Amino acid sequence: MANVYLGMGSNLGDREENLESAIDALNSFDEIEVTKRSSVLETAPYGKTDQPEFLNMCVEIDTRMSPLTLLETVLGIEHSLGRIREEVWGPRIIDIDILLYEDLEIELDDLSIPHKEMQKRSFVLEPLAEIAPHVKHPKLGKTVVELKEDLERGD
Ligand SMILES: Nc1nc2nc(S)n(CCO)c2c(=O)[nH]1
Repeated sequence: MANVYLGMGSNLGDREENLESAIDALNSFDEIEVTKRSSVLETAPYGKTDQPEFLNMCVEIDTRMSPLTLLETVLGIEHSLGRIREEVWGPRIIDIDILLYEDLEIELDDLSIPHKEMQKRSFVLEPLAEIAPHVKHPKLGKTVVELKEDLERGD
């Protein structure tokens, strides 16, 4: 089994319900168990700022799925919850990002692990620090709390 951290966000529809539905969908797979969840945070949109506020959270899962199978699975869950990929940075019913997969480093056209932007995003680091404060980023060599503190200091 692999220890994996996912970042989730929603800024369309019933945002709280969308996050809960995504967690239920993850748990519906025999090969996935959601083992920890952070609190749900209301966050200002990052990137494209003229869009609704997001609700963000992070979850820890235990999974037997490979990284690529897990990517296909989370994309399928996004689609099943009504995600239509129109604007790259536009509003979305649900967004599920693979942040960390054990200490793996993967660089493929459609999959980068650790997530390339996670260290720049307070909407990721704040909830992730709740459930995985001392997990180390395999490329940057810093813990989640250290990355959060660096971002807060503007390092
Ligand atoms: N606060 C916030 N801003 C965002 N901008 C994008 S794109 N996203 C989608 C995640 O890549 C978010 C998000 O989840 N939360």
